[in-house]
Amino acid sequence: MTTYDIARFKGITVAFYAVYNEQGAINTEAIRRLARYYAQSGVQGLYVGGSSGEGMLQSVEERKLVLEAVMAEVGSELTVIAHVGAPATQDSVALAIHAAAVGAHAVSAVPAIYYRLSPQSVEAHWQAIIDATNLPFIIYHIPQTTGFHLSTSLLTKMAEQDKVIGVKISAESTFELQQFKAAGGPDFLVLNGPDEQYLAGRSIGADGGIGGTYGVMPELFLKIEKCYQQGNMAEAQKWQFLVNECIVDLLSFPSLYGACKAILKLRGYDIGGPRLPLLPVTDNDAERIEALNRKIEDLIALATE
Ligand SMILES: CC(=O)N[C@@H]([C@@H](O)[C@H](O)[C@H](O)CO)[C@@H](O)CC(=O)C(=O)O
Repeated sequence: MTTYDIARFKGITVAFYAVYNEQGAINTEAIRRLARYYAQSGVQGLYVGGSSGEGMLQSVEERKLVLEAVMAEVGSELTVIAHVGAPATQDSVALAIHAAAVGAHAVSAVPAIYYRLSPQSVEAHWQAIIDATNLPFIIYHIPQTTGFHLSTSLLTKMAEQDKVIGVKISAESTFELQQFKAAGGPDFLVLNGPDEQYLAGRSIGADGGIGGTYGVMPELFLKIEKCYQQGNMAEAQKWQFLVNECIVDLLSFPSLYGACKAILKLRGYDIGGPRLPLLPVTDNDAERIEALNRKIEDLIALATE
């Protein structure tokens, strides 16, 4: 049984987008505005510096700035998980120590990227991060980007430590999600990654989710969660299907994050485009972005009436 308060990590956690000014530098004022919007939307927490947060495209100093701005705005209201994954273990350790110093509630990390790593190597990378602070640790399993496939046996071994409180699983197999839940036990958090399968993930054992499309429609994921908790599966499924129509549209643009950022800009949150090599939307995409924004806003109005 873990000694950490895992309840605060359940529910809907928005994967926070990278926020830049016109020059492409970190925009702390706009970070705070966006974090405030999410706090007002009623979500449980923020996952900072992950895939949606473009953490891998930012320097260690920039990543610290982002987390500081988020903590200053909503650190006392929301659960903030700092993603500290980096190609070099020493950078991840420095980010973890910083996350603890500014009061983040947990750290999380992908395996170190670029080199083909053995399970022993990934374990040593994660262990260095875990040992660097007293914060709980959430494994980030996203094999489609890291190339590392986490086995149930390594997960089980990691989960024996009190500090390792859960896994965020962005792999698409809900069977794997269920196997991780079975391996970790009832006190081990399993957080759904593929937003298209939020309801499927919840139904098969996930305790909540962390997602990159939540940031343009947190209200819709809250709606699915509410229907699920009420036991109204037909209604939950209806909303998941509607959300999935929007996700399919979002994925049809030059980059998912470029599309999400363009949508937020239409709503008054100018957070810049994504950093290269991620592509922004172009002028040719403007009409389709506007139409998609209207569709999502109409759904949000319906879900929250
Ligand atoms: C592969 C991938 O990027 N998965 C995303 C999903 O939120 C994904 O964007 C969504 O399901 C649309 O396909 C998340 O699991 C990642 C995430 O939340 C993050 O770290 O930003």
